[in-house]
Amino acid sequence: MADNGVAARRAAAGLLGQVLGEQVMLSEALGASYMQKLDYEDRARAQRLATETLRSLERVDRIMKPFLRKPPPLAVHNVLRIATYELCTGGAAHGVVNDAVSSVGANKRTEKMKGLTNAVLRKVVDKGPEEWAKLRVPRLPKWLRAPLSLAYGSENVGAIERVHFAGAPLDLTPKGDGAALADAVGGTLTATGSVRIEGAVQVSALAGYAAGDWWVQDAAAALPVAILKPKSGEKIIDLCCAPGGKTMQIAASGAEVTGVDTSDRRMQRVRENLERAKLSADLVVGDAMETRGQYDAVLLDAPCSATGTIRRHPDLPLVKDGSEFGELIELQAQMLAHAVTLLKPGGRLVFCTCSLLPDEGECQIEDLLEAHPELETDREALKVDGVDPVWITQEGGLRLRPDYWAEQGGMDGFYIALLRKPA
Ligand SMILES: C[S@@+](CC[C@H](N)C(=O)[O-])C[C@H]1O[C@@H](n2cnc3c(N)ncnc32)[C@H](O)[C@@H]1O
Repeated sequence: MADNGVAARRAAAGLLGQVLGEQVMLSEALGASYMQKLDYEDRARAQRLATETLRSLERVDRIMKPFLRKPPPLAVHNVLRIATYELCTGGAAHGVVNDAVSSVGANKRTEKMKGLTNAVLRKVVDKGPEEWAKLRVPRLPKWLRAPLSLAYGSENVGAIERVHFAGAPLDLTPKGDGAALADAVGGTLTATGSVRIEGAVQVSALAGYAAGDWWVQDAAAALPVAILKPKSGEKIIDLCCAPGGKTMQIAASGAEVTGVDTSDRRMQRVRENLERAKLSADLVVGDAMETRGQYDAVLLDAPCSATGTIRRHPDLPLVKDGSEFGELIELQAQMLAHAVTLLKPGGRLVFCTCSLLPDEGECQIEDLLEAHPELETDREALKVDGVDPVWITQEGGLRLRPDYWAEQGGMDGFYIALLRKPA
């Protein structure tokens, strides 16, 4: 970071522009050419600044509001937002304000707003840090808060929002011994067998990365395969497999796994991950609905709203408005019905989504059981290490929420069910 962060701050404001102005998810915006031009350190800093500013956006905007007569153009607003976040969370006032003023001055279209930028940020320096701590934890938007409050009660939604605001630790899925990996990387072993690391780390610098001793996967995301319990020699199909965390777990068990995904780009990550971990799987780039054959087990990790991943993707509620979820729910139902046709007699199906919406979890399984009374949910199979039996739902699935393990950093929201076809 040769310039003490000027480039990273400008890039972070650019990322906010894409997320808030163009409704592009941050994970996609990170591929922009201005990000690729940065060195590793600046890229990581820009990503962190944009992520944390978006996580705190409600607070940031509340702090600035009294100092702005009307919202400035988005490019200036975003520079102010990044600077306000930094100033309210311990950033050095002189450097932050100077950088913001010079960023606004560097652009012909905004240079006349240098004075305003300076004036607003001086007030933020005075009042912001004290006000920051008094403000409420940022809330989910109404379109998401309403269905979640209905499902879990508003008190639990408040607990979920607190976990979202705290952010997520890094979880690793060990290929071998979890306790040994926890020692090697300075992490802790979770009750479900993942290794958790607090604080910012460079993933590729962690012990065992090159040797493929682990892969990054939230502790909740590792549970569908723990519940599936693949066995050596079984023939298993992993529908919607990219970027491949679950494919790797199945491959590590010695089962013969076929991974299917429509995205060639995401499938490339599965290939790289398998290669690093020295694991093998048969990979097919194609539509899960076109798959044929008979399998001992099917894993369907269906495309969904991803509302369970907000603590890692705080931009999601700002980019989405729920309007496309109906289509996803319909697709999940079709995929589930198709997945059943791939089961051998006596076969098992694990369905999961990283969603908090019952429409993408509990309701899907209720509908499937109505259409296929021969199928049964297996509650006993859900009771793997670390799973609290109170998380098991009425229809026999597992509901995981971000506020579970809140003191230890939470977990992704997930729904998981295991269905058995009669022999
Ligand atoms: C939730 S992600 C899967 C995560 C993955 N199972 C893992 O553990 O890393 C959903 C995936 O579904 C894929 N997808 C969407 N529609 C699909 C379809 N019709 N057939 C196959 N894959 C599809 C997307 O490309 C995306 O990679």
